[in-house]
Amino acid sequence: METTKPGTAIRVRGLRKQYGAHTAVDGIDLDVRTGEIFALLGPNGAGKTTTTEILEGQRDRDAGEVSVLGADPARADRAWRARIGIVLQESKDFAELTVREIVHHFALYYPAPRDPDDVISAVGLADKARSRTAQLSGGQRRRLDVALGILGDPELLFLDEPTTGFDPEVRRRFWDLVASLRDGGTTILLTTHYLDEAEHLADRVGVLAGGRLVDVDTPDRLGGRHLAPATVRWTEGGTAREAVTAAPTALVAELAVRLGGADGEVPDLAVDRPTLEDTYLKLIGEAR
Ligand SMILES: Nc1ncnc2c1ncn2[C@@H]1O[C@H](COP(=O)(O)OP(=O)(O)OP(=O)(O)O)[C@@H](O)[C@H]1O
Repeated sequence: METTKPGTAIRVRGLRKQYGAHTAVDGIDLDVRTGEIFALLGPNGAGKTTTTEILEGQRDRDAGEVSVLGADPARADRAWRARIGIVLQESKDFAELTVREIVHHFALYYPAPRDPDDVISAVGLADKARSRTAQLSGGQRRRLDVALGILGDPELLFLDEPTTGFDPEVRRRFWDLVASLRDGGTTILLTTHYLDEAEHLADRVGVLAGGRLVDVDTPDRLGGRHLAPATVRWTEGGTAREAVTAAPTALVAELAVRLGGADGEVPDLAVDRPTLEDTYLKLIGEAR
């Protein structure tokens, strides 16, 4: 086995997982670099949860090499577990306890936890610290999950669909929190169905489809997106016009000369490139 390079938080080669006759993970190679936010995208059933659970040491694999923070998660010990943080899809249930009681209690499990009250503030729950969890909204419960995930000051944080049910403002604040964790040196593996979330947060994204990793790249280069032609739209002589071109700047310059009015504006001008969602849908369509 090759050794894990410095700067590699997660290294996976030839990972496979069967559930009976069904192949959920079909030979994945993946490297997540230390200090990056890596988003794993893919349709329902693509194998994201199975893969992350194997990386977290919560599920056995059938084949392949896996190194997470330099150890094999299938054989990792308590000291290794203290170096990772996990935020699962499902909230834990502590209805009778207050936010403060829960966070202070869980801090006892870690050798070098963050200050519990600081963590409560960081996830924006300071004004709910004395509320029982049964009284929290869905988004607030999710933030409590995140608080518990980051409490141990993990080197590597797994976030499984962290912002499901968040309102747009809370989602933005949560993104700021995740970005600040990365800026503080935490490596983050994020699974999400929100393409805008991946685009905003991720340094790199991987697209899983049918248990295979079909592409890995930065959000702006995924699937050759940066090379894709642009669609230029404008109105000419009262008619809507459209052209697909690899050189939109030249076309816009020509339109400006030909059609620009007194103010130099081309009527109804728009230049569109494929969005991350367009590219993602194309990639998973091709993988079928
Ligand atoms: N415990 C299990 N037993 C049998 N099949 C399973 C089990 N867990 C997952 N699967 C199957 O393996 C495949 C991959 O599932 P997985 O949960 O990893 O997908 P996912 O990408 O996380 O999906 P989602 O976006 O819905 O969370 C699916 O076809 C699923 O039905």
